[in-house]
Amino acid sequence: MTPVVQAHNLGLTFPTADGDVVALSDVNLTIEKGDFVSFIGPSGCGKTTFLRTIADLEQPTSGTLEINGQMPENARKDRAYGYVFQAPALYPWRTIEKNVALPLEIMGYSAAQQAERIKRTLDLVNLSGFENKYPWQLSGGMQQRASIARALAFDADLLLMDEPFGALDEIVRDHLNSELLKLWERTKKTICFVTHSIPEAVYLSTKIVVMSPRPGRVTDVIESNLPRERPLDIRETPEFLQIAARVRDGLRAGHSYEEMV
Ligand SMILES: Nc1ncnc2c1ncn2[C@@H]1O[C@H](COP(=O)(O)OP(=O)(O)OP(=O)(O)O)[C@@H](O)[C@H]1O
Repeated sequence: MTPVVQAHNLGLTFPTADGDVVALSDVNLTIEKGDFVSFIGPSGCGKTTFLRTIADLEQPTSGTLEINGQMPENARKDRAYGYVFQAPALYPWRTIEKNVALPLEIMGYSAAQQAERIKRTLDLVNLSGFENKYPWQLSGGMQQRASIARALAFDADLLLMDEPFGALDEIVRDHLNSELLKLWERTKKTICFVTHSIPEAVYLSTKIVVMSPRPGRVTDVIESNLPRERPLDIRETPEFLQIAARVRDGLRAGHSYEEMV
């Protein structure tokens, strides 16, 4: 089966006024269909850049990257992915339903198809009944769920999520994490998820990619052996803590003392 994402010696250097910034260096990674992959690492290690490169919003300067066996540009044109940003990025003058409809309008779906997809995706993120509300009438967690609905509306198999719950308090975040796992189980999507949180990465993922900065590179890829069914209290089990310890070791190894002071 063709992997969903295949990076081979991938590099990306940004030329800047102060010299080159190596955002990604020699990244080798394979993501299979149905994987839930978290990217974790300190600020500036290239997590967002990697997601943006998958989305064809940045161009690699070396190596190769294939999405569903295609160049990222072709995958983007095929609408291979939905993208959820750090902040909800909803249009305040559009209702929730009209925000979810936006990509469908752009893609020329009929009114009936739009209505069917809006209903299905709002159901999936538990926002039925909020169709006619404006974003500012919803809590931060609900707004982020609406952004997820928008990214799911056109049924892309790949969901790219850049720290979607980073700005939310811990209780809401816990709730959305378990909702996201259920949604992933139900829809069988492939998810790439950026986070700064070790427990979040371990709780959600089938695979954890540990990255380190200067230059941004992958230092460890951890395959999780936790069961797919994950109640929140799985976070207290020895198996969970063992994976978390390995992530922490990987983060520590990628951090030199000079960078921390
Ligand atoms: N357009 C750009 N031009 C120049 N440098 C850039 C650009 N985009 C990112 N960078 C640099 O590339 C490196 C990687 O950035 P990136 O945003 O991918 O890191 P990150 O791991 O997502 O960080 P954070 O956790 O803070 O979001 C950083 O040093 C950043 O300053």
